[in-house]
Amino acid sequence: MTLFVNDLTHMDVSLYCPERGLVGASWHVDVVLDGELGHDGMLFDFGEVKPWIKARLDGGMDHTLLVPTEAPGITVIECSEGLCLRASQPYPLEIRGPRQAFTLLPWKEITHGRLAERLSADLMRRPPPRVNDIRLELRPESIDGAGYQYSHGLRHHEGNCQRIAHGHRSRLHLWVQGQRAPDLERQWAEWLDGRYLVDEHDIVPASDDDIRGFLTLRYQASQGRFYLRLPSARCVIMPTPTTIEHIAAWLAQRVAESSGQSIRIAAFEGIDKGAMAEAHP
Ligand SMILES: Nc1nc2c(c(=O)[nH]1)N=C([C@H](O)[C@H](O)COP(=O)(O)OP(=O)(O)OP(=O)(O)O)CN2
Repeated sequence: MTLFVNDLTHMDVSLYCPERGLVGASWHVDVVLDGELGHDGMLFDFGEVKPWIKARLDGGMDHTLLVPTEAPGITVIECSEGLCLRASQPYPLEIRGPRQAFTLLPWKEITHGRLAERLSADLMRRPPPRVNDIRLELRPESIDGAGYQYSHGLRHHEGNCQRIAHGHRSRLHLWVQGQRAPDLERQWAEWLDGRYLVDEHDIVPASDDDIRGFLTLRYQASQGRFYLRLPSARCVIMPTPTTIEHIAAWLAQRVAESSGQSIRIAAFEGIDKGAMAEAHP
C-alpha cells in the first residue's frame, strides 16, 4: 500500500554555491510511504506520520547551512566554535558555528533532488513499523512574480533560527494606492536576492575589515558561538534584528522613501507566512 502526504512541512536552509555564494532556499516537503497495512487498516496514522517526519527534519537538515565539501575553493575544519567553513569563490567567506548548524555533503554541488534522496535514505535508517520505503521530495514553491533568496540569523531566537547562516526563498508583494506594483516588487526583490541581512548590533567593529570592504558578525546564542565574515557588498544592514516583522517595516519605509509613494507590503519568510507593514514617504 502507498500513502502520500503532500506539503507535510517546509524546509528552510542556506546553501553555499560556488557560483552564487550564500543562498537562502525554501522547499515544500512531499512524502510517499510504502508498506503493509496494520490491523487498524492503516499503514501509518497521518496524525503520527506528520510529526514523526517533521521532527526528524527539524532535528536534522532544516535551518542548517548546506555545504558541498567537494566544491572548488571550500575548506571545512574544526574550530573552537565547532566547525569553520572557508570559501574563496565567488567571494571570500568564513562561517563558524556549532556543528549542528551545518550539513556537510561530500558533493561538488547541491541539488534539491539529491538532497531529497539523502533525506529519504536517512529516514529509512529507522523506519516506522510496516513501512518498507520512504520517498521524500523537495519542491520549490512556484513563484510567478517577484521572489528573492536571502540568508540571516536571529541571535535572540531560542530555536534553530539563531543559526547565523540559514535562509529563505520568499515572495515579495507591494501595493501602491491599493494596487499591486509588479515592477517595484521585481526591482526590490532583485536588490535583495542573494544578500545576507545583517542586524547592525551583530557587527564586530574592525577597522581593517572596513578598509578591505568586509563585515564581521559575531554572537553567542543558546546553541553556541557564531561568526560570519563576508564582503559588505553582499550584505544589507538593518538597525534591528532581522525578524520578518522588522524586515517588512524597514523595507516598506525604504520603498516609500525611494519611490515617494505610500506603500503597503507583504514580506514573506519562506513559504506561506510573513509580515505586513505600511509606510509613507
Ligand atoms: N514572529 C516571527 N517568528 C519567527 C520568525 C520571525 O521573523 N518572526 N523567524 C523565525 C526564523 O527565522 C525561522 O527561519 C523561521 O522558521 P520556520 O521553519 O518558518 O518556522 P517553524 O519551524 O515554526 O515552521 P515550519 O515551516 O512549520 O517548520 C522563526 N519564528
